[in-house]
Amino acid sequence: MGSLDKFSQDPREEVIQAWYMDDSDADQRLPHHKEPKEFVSLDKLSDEELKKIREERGYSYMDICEVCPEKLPNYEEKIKNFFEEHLHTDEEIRYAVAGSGYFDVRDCNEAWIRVWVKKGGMIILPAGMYHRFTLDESNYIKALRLFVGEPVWTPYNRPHDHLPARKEYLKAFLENEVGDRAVDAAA
Ligand SMILES: CSCCC(=O)/C(O)=C/O
Ligand SMILES: [Fe+2]
Repeated sequence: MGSLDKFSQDPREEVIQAWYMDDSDADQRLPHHKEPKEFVSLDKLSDEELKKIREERGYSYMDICEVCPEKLPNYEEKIKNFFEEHLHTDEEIRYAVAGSGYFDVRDCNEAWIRVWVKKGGMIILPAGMYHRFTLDESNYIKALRLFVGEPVWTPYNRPHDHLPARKEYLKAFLENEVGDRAVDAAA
């Protein structure tokens, strides 16, 4: 995933796209674009890069999660839980093998950004970052779940700001922001 810079062009046929969301309460599986659409830029990932990421980051555990009524036990309850804003104390790493879905994250002003992960797309949500997930209108995703060591999938619904993972995430985020500003100022 690349940096989250705003841009206005429609990046067609990408395996991963992201955009700012509208405020409507309509069906969560709809795209929820603003009018006009406001996209966020992301980089494409090759198979080689995926392999490199797995090796470099030590993702030793891998399984498949299929989200559809036939394959996912307690489907309705899980769908509801995935869409509650939450964080994990470890990274959430998903690679779409088939189908597609939306991972919603917030920008630094708390505005929702919808990240559309499609076949061949990968997303890594850092430990401590609030997010939520929903299927899109295709109603199906088959995702590789990667993890370092024994997986822990526990979601902590917002607010869970006292968790060390949340504090560390905010610290790393702020340090990054300060670093970016220093680079911009020096340019
Ligand atoms: C596409 S994998 C199911 C979603 C999930 O595991 C999760 O934690 C969403 O935040
Ligand atoms: Fe999650």
